[in-house]
Amino acid sequence: MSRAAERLRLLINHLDRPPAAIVSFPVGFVYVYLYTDDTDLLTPDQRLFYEKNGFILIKNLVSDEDIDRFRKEFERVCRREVKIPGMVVMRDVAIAKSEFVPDQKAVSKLQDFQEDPELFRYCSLPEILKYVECFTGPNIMAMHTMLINKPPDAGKKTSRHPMHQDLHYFPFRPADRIVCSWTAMERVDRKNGCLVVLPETHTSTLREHDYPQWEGGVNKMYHGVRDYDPALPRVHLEMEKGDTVFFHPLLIHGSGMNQTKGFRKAISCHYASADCYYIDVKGTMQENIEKEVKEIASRKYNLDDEITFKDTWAFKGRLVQGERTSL
Ligand SMILES: CC(C)CC(=O)SCCNC(=O)CCNC(=O)[C@H](O)C(C)(C)COP(=O)(O)OP(=O)(O)OC[C@H]1O[C@@H](n2cnc3c(N)ncnc32)[C@H](O)[C@@H]1OP(=O)(O)O
Ligand SMILES: Nc1ncnc2c1ncn2[C@@H]1O[C@H](COP(=O)(O)OP(=O)(O)OP(=O)(O)O)[C@@H](O)[C@H]1O
Ligand SMILES: O=C(O)CCC(=O)C(=O)O
Ligand SMILES: [Fe+2]
Ligand SMILES: [Mg+2]
Repeated sequence: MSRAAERLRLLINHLDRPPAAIVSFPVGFVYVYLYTDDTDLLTPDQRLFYEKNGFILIKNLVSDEDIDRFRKEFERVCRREVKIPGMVVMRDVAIAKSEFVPDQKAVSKLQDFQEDPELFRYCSLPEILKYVECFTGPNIMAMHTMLINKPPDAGKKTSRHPMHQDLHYFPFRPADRIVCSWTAMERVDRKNGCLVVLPETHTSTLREHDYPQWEGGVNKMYHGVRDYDPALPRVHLEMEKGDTVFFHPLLIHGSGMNQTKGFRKAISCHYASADCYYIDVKGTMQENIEKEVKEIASRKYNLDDEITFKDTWAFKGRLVQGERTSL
């Protein structure tokens, strides 16, 4: 067997789905696309960029008009003019644990806005879904929704989001059929705490996560990869309003502190192929997050131990394209 053929055999043996496409070049070099489908949308360069790096940034994807509408709806939620079932309104730990009088400015994140038709419009935008399909295939579930309002740092660096892999939170697989879309709602840069990514880490495995040992405190469930090595090459994703990054759930990423006076806003959704399946995380490194999620969910819905990690995902997931085949 030639070396290229042997490499191909090894790659295919490690796949949990058939390769999306196989391209062979006349020189005998064989490249197997592991992370993207052939949908005629991504250019060959874009496809190879995602395959190699685990993310791709698309400039100016979401219109100003849509973003202004999301912002207005966010403000309505903060003013408590609407109450959305299931939605979590989160405050930064430095504010939640101080005497600071809570007002709309205290909101650091909305989570689970799937029942808010105006915010959930983001997850169904055709310009987003056509990219998502390149990673998930045609049956698409919106699994996790967030509007992040990173507050000006209160002086304890609690506005940082530690480096992590989103797959840590997910009891479904395969990882390669999951993707996050994250859209800047205004200019984001190093000053207000843009996303920071470690390119190529999507080719590695899921790492152990827990709370980083930060003096000023860490927000609830903001786990970070254990033994984070700050020497690894990182890329700061500076983005303009409407720019959108799509990234793989194993890509290690986080965000720095917000050193400005403004609240840095972004809206995001984690999508998965509806053909994905749930896994039992018992006995795995994900048991610690399962425990925290179950504790919060049973308090929130006044249930005891009946609620499972899988349930928490199955009932907030929403089909946005195709058929709900499995998840
Ligand atoms: C891929 C994706 C999944 C990645 C991520 O999203 S990572 C981040 C995930 N984080 C979460 O999902 C956390 C969601 N947040 C929540 O569930 C809530 O905001 C809670 C943290 C439970 C707070 O609930 P809430 O109803 O606001 O309750 P209270 O204001 O009465 O506070 C209850 C106790 O919680 C504390 N708390 C509130 N906010 C935070 C915070 N940001 N970090 C740490 N602790 C916090 C608060 O101080 C209070 O504690 P005690 O006074 O009881 O000791
Ligand atoms: N011990 C740690 N564990 C996990 N993540 C960490 C740790 N220390 C820093 N990070 C994360 O690394 C990323 C970079 O952090 P840092 O505070 O240096 O911001 P920055 O974006 O590099 O800012 P600057 O432009 O000032 O260098 C952030 O996502 C931060 O949360
Ligand atoms: O917007 C950010 O700061 C990063 C959010 C993030 O990575 C997450 O919530 O998983
Ligand atoms: Fe994340
Ligand atoms: Mg730094």
